[in-house]
Amino acid sequence: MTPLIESIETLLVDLPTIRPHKLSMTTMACQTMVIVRLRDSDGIEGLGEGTTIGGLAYGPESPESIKRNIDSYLAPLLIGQPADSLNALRARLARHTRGNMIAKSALETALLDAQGKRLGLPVAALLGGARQAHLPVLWTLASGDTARDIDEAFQRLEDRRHCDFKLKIGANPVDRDVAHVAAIKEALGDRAGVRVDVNQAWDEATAVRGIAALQEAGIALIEQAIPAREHAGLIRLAHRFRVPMLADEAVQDARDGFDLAAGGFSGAFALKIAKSGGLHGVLELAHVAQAAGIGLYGGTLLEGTIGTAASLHAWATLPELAWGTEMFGPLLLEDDIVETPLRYHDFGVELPTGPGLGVRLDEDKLAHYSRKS
Ligand SMILES: O=C(O)C[C@H]1C=CC(=O)O1
Ligand SMILES: [Mn+2]
Repeated sequence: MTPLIESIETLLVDLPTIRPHKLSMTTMACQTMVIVRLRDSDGIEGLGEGTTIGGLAYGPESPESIKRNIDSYLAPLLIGQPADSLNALRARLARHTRGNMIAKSALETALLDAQGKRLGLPVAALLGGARQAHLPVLWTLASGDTARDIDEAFQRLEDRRHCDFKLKIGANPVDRDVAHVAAIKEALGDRAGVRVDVNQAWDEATAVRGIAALQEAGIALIEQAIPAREHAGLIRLAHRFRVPMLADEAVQDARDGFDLAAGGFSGAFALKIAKSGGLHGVLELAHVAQAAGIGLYGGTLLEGTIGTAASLHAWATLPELAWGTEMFGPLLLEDDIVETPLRYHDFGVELPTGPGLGVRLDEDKLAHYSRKS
């Protein structure tokens, strides 16, 4: 008998970060995850996670809106439906609700986790099978202090945890940001790759000035220098500079990817399950990028272990990612809510094994960090 979706519970979970994480639009001291527990009529539970950055600072969904919109609008569309018809369920959510891609990603993750557990298969196997079992992971230096960032980078190199670094800039005047980045690149030399993420903070004229200096300093990749909607400007920057552009906020899903590619963009796309409404949507974008010769990068919205594991299952199905991944979210958090954390070593992370996502909740930790009201 086909199992039916019986209940969907959402929890807001607050975990402190190991240090302040400074982005152009906010400084994080804590990460809030929306954890989904989806239960089916055959007793199987699927886990999902919907996470953003800095409340409403990063995008149009907040942790509270993700929870509320799942509880009030999305979950009722799923309850009572066959649990194993993911394509039909995705279509049903898309037909009756707009946007809310992070919430949809959390639900799709839970549906895939449950189906994997039911069939005894990892989520990657449900997506056609993993091609990689160990994926490269960079680290973001964003303490807000140049000397501290340099110390942190050397520590990560010594521990063989990360050998590529992404620097968050855009909160300070461009000359100060460029000096900060150049000092870090100079200290690290050829031992590490250094990239920057401007998180939309510059206008195009500032970007032209800033990127010229960053290119000169040996920076490998420039992420989202100008506002998300300025596709034409991003394409102009890609044509103008030797250093490649990485589209992040500009490319949410396959449609954005197609528009950028058709407009002549070259460089790379940051893939995020949260932007594309889940694993299937993000793989659609990856396939558009592959068809257009645009590089792939496995991105994060700083999810905890559940969202990170879900992303890894998607990235693992792709051929080698030209720019690796940034799936370090759990390492930025002081604690975890799963029994066995992901295994980070040799400049990367292992794809979890076992049915579904391959992660199990630690109920005591979950209860401890769950928001009470
Ligand atoms: O890329 C972003 O915009 C968001 C995120 C990813 C890594 C990080 O430090 O912040
Ligand atoms: Mn980014």
